[in-house]
Amino acid sequence: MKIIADENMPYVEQVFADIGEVSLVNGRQLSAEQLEGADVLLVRSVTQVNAQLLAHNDSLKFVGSATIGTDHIDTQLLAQKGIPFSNAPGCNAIAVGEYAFIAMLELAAMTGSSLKQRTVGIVGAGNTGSQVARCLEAYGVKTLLCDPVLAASGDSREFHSLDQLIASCDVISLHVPLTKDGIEPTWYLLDEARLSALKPDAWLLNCCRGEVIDNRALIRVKQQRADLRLVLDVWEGEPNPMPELVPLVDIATPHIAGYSLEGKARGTTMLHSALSQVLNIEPENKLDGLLPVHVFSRIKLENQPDESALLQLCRLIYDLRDDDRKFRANYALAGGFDQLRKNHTHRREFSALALVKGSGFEVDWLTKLGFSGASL
Ligand SMILES: NC(=O)c1ccc[n+]([C@@H]2O[C@H](COP(=O)([O-])OP(=O)(O)OC[C@H]3O[C@@H](n4cnc5c(N)ncnc54)[C@H](O)[C@@H]3O)[C@@H](O)[C@H]2O)c1
Ligand SMILES: O=C(O)[C@H](O)[C@H](O)COP(=O)(O)O
Repeated sequence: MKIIADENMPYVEQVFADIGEVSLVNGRQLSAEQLEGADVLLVRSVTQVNAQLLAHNDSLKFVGSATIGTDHIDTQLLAQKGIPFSNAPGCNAIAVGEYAFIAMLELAAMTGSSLKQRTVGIVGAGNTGSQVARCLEAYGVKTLLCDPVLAASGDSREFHSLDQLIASCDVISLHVPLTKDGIEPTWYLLDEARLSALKPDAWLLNCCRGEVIDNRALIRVKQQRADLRLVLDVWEGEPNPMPELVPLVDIATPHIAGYSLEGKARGTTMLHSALSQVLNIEPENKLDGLLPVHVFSRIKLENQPDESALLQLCRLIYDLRDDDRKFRANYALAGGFDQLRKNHTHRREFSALALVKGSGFEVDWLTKLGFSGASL
């Protein structure tokens, strides 16, 4: 089988070797000509899978996207052509949850305040939003959820409206898909009125899709409101963030919130399972043994970590300040945004680090946060 895969898909050649020959391509530049004769197409969010891309191909048996979002896929067209499609829901949710949690700890350190004193509003309580809530709740931070879609579907959690969250939360973290129609469209969900209504000293995080915030309105509001703190991993108009916006942002990264090695590997192996099912091949667990041991495999805690020690511990797994520095230095260069993503050194998830505790204090909350437990 001829498999065309995005070059930024760790382990893809290894994982798919039993099904066919994998050719790696630049996903943003993939052309209809390159796709001619391919049986399988494996993409990431930068490839628009549409009629134009499929124009010279009549052999595709499967399209997979190793992502949660599907706004780059014309799923209707694939259905019409009878081409099975699968994405990888949840593959990088832990990575996004940990990114948002670490970003909030960084903001607390930056502003000399405490995350624990804040109430965090999570907009979109699906895979990624729930992981943010899990981290915050493990640490003892109050969270409020907004998800009218899940609320209407009978989800038993307590939900609030977006405007209630904006009025009452000190932090707003966005975790919705990008949708232009339907009953709850998210395009420019945070418009100028809602941005202006954020509480004094509020923090706003966007780890879902850039266009969920009206970025021009954000520039106008932030120019009037120095009190607001911003964490942006996604940008309107990627790969070209608005240059006036970047200096106004406290933590800026190039759409890598989901880029943990575990998350990427899960994305690849989930697509392998989906394709195996389509081809009627016995699915294998390919994730076991794929990931290397983390450089710090275990750490001994002598005391209960306070917020500052917790941040130090998190930085052993992921020091967000490195990505922020690289972003500012490179995003405006030609191809800079995509190069940052391509060359990103995949971080690990909390679970890669085992904590050994000294006697006389509890670390249950740290294992709930995601770290592994270990005995001496
Ligand atoms: N930055 C990154 O690296 C990264 C990584 C993963 C996902 N994402 C983006 O984040 C999005 C969310 O990911 P997920 O895995 O949590 O998806 P998900 O489908 O599991 O959850 C999204 C939730 O948003 C809710 N929702 C939809 N419209 C809403 C609205 N108007 N208001 C409030 N809630 C609404 C849905 O009901 C759903 O529960 C993805 O679609 C993707 O675009 C970004
Ligand atoms: O939708 C997703 O899963 C994320 O946005 C994903 O991390 C995007 O990464 P990409 O596919 O562009 O590498």
